[in-house]
Amino acid sequence: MLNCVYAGMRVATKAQMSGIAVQRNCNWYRNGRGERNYKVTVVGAGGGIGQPLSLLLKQNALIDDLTLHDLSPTKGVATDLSHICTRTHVNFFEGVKQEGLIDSLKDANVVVVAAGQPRKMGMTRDDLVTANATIAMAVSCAMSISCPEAMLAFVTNPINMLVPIAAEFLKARGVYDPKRLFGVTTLDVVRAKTFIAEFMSINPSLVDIPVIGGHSGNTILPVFSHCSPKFTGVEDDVNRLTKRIQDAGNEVIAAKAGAGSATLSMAFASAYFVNALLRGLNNEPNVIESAYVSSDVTDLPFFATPVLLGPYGIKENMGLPELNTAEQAALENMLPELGQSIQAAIRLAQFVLKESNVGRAQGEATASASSASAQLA
Ligand SMILES: NC(=O)c1ccc[n+]([C@@H]2O[C@H](COP(=O)([O-])OP(=O)(O)OC[C@H]3O[C@@H](n4cnc5c(N)ncnc54)[C@H](O)[C@@H]3O)[C@@H](O)[C@H]2O)c1
Ligand SMILES: O=C(O)C[C@H](O)C(=O)O
Repeated sequence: MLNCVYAGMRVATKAQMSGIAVQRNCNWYRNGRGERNYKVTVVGAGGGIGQPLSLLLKQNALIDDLTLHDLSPTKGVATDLSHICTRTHVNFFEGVKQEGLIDSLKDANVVVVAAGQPRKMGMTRDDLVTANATIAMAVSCAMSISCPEAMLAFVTNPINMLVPIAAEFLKARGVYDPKRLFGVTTLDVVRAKTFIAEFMSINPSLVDIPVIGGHSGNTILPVFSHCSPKFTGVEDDVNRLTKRIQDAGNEVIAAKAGAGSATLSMAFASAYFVNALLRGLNNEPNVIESAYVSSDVTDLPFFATPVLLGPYGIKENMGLPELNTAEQAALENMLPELGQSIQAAIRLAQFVLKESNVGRAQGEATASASSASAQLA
């Protein structure tokens, strides 16, 4: 049971990116004999993503403590998972009180946030900021008390805005480390691999492609000129597949017809990304994944590129791959939109921080987070 390896991840290939051999994020369910053990807390563990994500993490041999947190009851999910015969212990916290969140995060190595509202048809991801910003604020406050050195990975939308908001709150709490804060864009990479593999009639696990920018519409830029193996389509195919990758979230929302947005594919993608963080913590070499992070590769303060992961988070930002003319134009086209989202997020965070006691109240994240929520209400 412990040795079962997800079939699609078995095949290891080598790709060259900036001189570093990309080692695939493979064998993620392997037996962890002799490896370190980590605590991972899933915030929003009762949700459409949270439950299957927790199921996948229960099978990760690097995790010995899987802690679930949600506003809604998590006891049932935790009890159910706890019957699975892997050695990972499952703990749970539930309810609206910030103390529960603080306790759930105690000494976590990785915190993955999948809490909050999903989009409905016709909404943009940025439309979710009013509903979901307080979650980023509350988690950042709680982390500053419970696990200031943890890796913090946001699944919750809008990724383009919540990561800058969390950065402002972590700064205000005096615990910001840009190397440990991530927006999870893995689903864009997963989709790119899948659609390209379908087009080229090959196994998706053979495909490598950097996806840069952010996580919404045309801020999602798959860099086809760096696809490995070389993409065999013509320009029209690149344009059509790029559009499909950018609009794939809408494709799922339409297909689910009112029952939410992507959950299962995102659970896969976020479990894969959490495993990459754990492999980095475990000091494995050449763990490289795309993520939306603090960045100086463009003029924007946050941008998704492939990053090399290590025991302290980001070891190295692999930077922008060399772009062809069309990709360069697409990059320039996205920057104003992404920049506006980031600036709006920073303004919102700074407004709430100014009106609340988050920065001043040392050790009082309960009051801080409630006061932040009150400012947004
Ligand atoms: N990054 C990506 O690629 C990606 C992909 C898919 C979905 N998402 C986003 O993930 C988020 C979750 O989506 P979902 O489909 O699982 O939604 P869902 O409604 O099924 O689940 C959300 C869960 O969060 C819980 N929750 C809400 N507020 C909370 C809080 N303050 N603290 C703890 N728990 C809280 C809810 O009780 C619920 O169980 C959405 O914002 C969605 O847009 C991101
Ligand atoms: O589309 C959404 O709102 C959810 C997610 O960001 C996705 O890309 O599927």
